Amino acid sequence: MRNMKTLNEMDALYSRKVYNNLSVSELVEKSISLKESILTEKGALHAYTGEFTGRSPKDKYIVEDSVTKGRVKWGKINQPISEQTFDSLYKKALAYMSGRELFMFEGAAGADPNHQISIRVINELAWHNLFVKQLLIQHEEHDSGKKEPDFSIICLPGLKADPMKDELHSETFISISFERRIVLIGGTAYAGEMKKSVFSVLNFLLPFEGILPMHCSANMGDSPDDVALFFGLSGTGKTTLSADPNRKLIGDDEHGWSDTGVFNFEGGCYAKCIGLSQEQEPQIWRAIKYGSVLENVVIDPETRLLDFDANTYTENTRAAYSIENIPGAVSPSIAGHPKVIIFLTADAFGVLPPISKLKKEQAMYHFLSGYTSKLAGTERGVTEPEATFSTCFGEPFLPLDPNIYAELLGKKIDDHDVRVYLVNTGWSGGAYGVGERIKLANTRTMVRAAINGDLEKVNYQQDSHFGLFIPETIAGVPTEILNPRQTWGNKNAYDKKAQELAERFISNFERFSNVMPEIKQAGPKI
Ligand SMILES: Nc1ncnc2c1ncn2[C@@H]1O[C@H](COP(=O)(O)OP(=O)(O)O)[C@@H](O)[C@H]1O
Ligand SMILES: C=C(OP(=O)(O)O)C(=O)O
Ligand SMILES: [Mn+2]
Repeated sequence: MRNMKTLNEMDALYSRKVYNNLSVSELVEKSISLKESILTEKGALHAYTGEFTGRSPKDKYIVEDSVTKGRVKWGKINQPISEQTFDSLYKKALAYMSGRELFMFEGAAGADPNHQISIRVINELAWHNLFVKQLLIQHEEHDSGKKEPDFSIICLPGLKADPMKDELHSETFISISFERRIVLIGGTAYAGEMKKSVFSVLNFLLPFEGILPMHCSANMGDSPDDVALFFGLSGTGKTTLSADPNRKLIGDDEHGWSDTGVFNFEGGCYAKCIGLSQEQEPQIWRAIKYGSVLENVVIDPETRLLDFDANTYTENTRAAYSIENIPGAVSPSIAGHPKVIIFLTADAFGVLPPISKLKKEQAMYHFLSGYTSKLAGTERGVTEPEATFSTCFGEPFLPLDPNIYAELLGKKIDDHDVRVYLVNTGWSGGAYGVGERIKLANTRTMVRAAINGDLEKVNYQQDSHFGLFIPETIAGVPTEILNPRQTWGNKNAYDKKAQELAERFISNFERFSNVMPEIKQAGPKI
């Protein structure tokens, strides 16, 4: 499928006012002179996105065509649109682009040259183009115009659909055509839509090449075989926990796992900024500098001082920067097979242990379940933590049947003898609103103990609700926080809440009727 052709109509763009692969400085200057953005005290560029400050999953579509028919798992996440609808949007996009100043990035996704796809992004906004330049992989040599890219993304926030005529839910659209190899984005300026579109595209293409695409961050120790992966839905800590001064960052959000090891899909990071402090997240703090892009962070327009604590526009304030801004990051971002996998879950019920070890079947059960909370801001309409089951910890980005990803993971865990842990970065001592979020410093210590093998040397207790194996002690972490039942003042209230969550797990798992009984039995009991 790799070599299917994109539309030649793209060629027409060269004759228009298209700036191709501008430098960071040129994009910064352009964006400021177009009054899209301003420069901040930290040297980073700053933009507001207007109404859309998070992803809009209800406005995401995949074209039902000869490539996707029988392959995509259609439903609420992967909503089909017809080829005609896409064509009409595409024509609108061409008309909208004609005569406009546009910014084009030609680069790639996938750090492993054997599994890389070339990507062209066409932007209406210069700051979006800078975002893409930092987030994706830049080609060493520009060969624009010589060949068609494997995939094109056209992002036109100012272009709105006509919901009635175009048969869409709203004026906003993120629509992918795998046959034409184009993603069309309109009606939203949230930059995250572009990077997550690339991710969705790779999630469709790569399993056909035997590669497991994963919604995870990755880092490694001194040896390329000392790799750890952190799976998690938005806001659970992928970016924060993978940025560890003692380890080398491979990537913060999207990776592939091939027969030779893991590789980053991207060339940059997209960190949440809410509550950001130099003390808690020193690497991210220092990564925000000239060339980085800040999105919806509150700024004083005169002094250009930033207020990372303010959520005036959204909880989902962001910083985009090149991975090179993180000291010691692996470049190109390729490494060996993982030794440790961590599933991050932000438990708003406050009943899951802050860390537990999973047996293979439990790992499969929890990967398929993908229990976590949607945290405020990243998706439109979510204003406080909301319990959810997001299969493979990344359901919004998975076009194929989740069993395809799960089977690939299961095989790889077996082949490489990977240790798997479940880490609750959410609440403890009570549900959201009553208990407290587990302290980042404690989570970091627990994660390090899991990765460096310390947790291989301690005793475990199995909890009665979820069957999870809880370490009895971890050096540097208060023992009383390890078992969540101890952190709740009212033990009956804990048992009731845990039971409620166990029931949610069981009823959610009914959708996986075909999995092996050992996996089904590895879940919570009631
Ligand atoms: N115990 C914890 N573990 C991880 N992150 C935490 C914790 N407590 C609070 N946080 C905050 O939660 C957010 C996690 O976001 P991030 O790392 O960007 O998630 P992701 O990359 O998975 O979307 C950060 O703002 C971080 O400061
Ligand atoms: C960019 C996003 O991902 P994450 O929060 O996982 O970084 C997103 O979900 O919009
Ligand atoms: Mn992230």
